[in-house]
Amino acid sequence: MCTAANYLTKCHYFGRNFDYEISYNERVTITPRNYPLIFRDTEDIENHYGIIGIAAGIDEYPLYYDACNEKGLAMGGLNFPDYCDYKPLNESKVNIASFEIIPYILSQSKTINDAKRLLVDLNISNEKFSTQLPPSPLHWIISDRNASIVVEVVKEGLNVYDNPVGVLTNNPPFDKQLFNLNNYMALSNKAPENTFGGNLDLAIYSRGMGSIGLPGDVSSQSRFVKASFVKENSVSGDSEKESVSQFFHILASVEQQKGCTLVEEPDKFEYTIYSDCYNTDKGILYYKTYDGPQTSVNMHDENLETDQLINFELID
Ligand SMILES: C[C@H](CCC(=O)NCCS(=O)(=O)O)[C@H]1CC[C@H]2[C@@H]3CC[C@@H]4C[C@H](O)CC[C@]4(C)[C@H]3C[C@H](O)[C@]12C
Repeated sequence: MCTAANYLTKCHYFGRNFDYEISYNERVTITPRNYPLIFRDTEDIENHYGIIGIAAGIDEYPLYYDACNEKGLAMGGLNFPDYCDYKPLNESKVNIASFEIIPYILSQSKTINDAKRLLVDLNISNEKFSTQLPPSPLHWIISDRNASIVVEVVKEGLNVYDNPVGVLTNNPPFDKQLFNLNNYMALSNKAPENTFGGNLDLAIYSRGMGSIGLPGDVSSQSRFVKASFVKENSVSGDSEKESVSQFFHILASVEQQKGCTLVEEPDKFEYTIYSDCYNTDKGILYYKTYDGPQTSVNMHDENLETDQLINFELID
């Protein structure tokens, strides 16, 4: 399971928890402006915006899990099993394989509106990266400082949803996640009033009772509610330090500790392998692995005019 979120102070922040049981040697990958992006079924893009993100350490292709471009647009892919339904090639559309979509969108869009315009013509195809890597069932969150959307390919076709909470987790589809928030509108950061009924003398015996009922489990629907509540109520100073710190606290509210989610007997557990936070205005990627310290990479410290991928191993 994974959780992605946005946060706005003076700058705009975007990031995710990457929760899984295996890693694909993920690393920080910068795609400089002149790295030729070769697409399987669509025209290549030779020159484009620079991109920084976390990508699988496989081959010389930016297989991004999440990333941000130099114009402040960010995007992340999260698991979407069972519902996800990529389509075969369609001659009347622009065909982009699921593993190509992050580079395709971020290489040429400055804003959510640019991304929406590209999505209108898109067919997200079921082409595989290689025999060892068949397509993963994903859905995507895309955000700039003003707006956020979710992109899902289901049986009926490609859906693009406006995302007013700026949070994404996994199943079920996004419209159902958003609807489920209705059930929690009585939650509050304030102490509750006694509206129980009757004449019972009920007492506020603890702080935090306004959020009783907020889910604490790590199922995908519960993480959506919890991360949304924490994000909507978040308060921090607007310095870089306070903003990044608060952002990691939002993600920490839905992190997965090793041992709590068994995916395969006897001891394969899903846990938060890394958490990251992009300052999308400045092109800085902050991250921390499960056991590691907080570290950062600034894309503007690198030469973005080159044509080779720039990789950094994650510090663990
Ligand atoms: C597993 C991850 C989602 C984490 C998550 O949401 N976990 C909840 C599980 S659950 O909801 O509880 O079931 C996703 C997120 C991004 C994905 C990579 C994207 C590039 C590339 C695309 C290729 O086509 C296939 C291989 C490839 C390396 C992908 C592998 C894997 O699929 C990655 C890591």
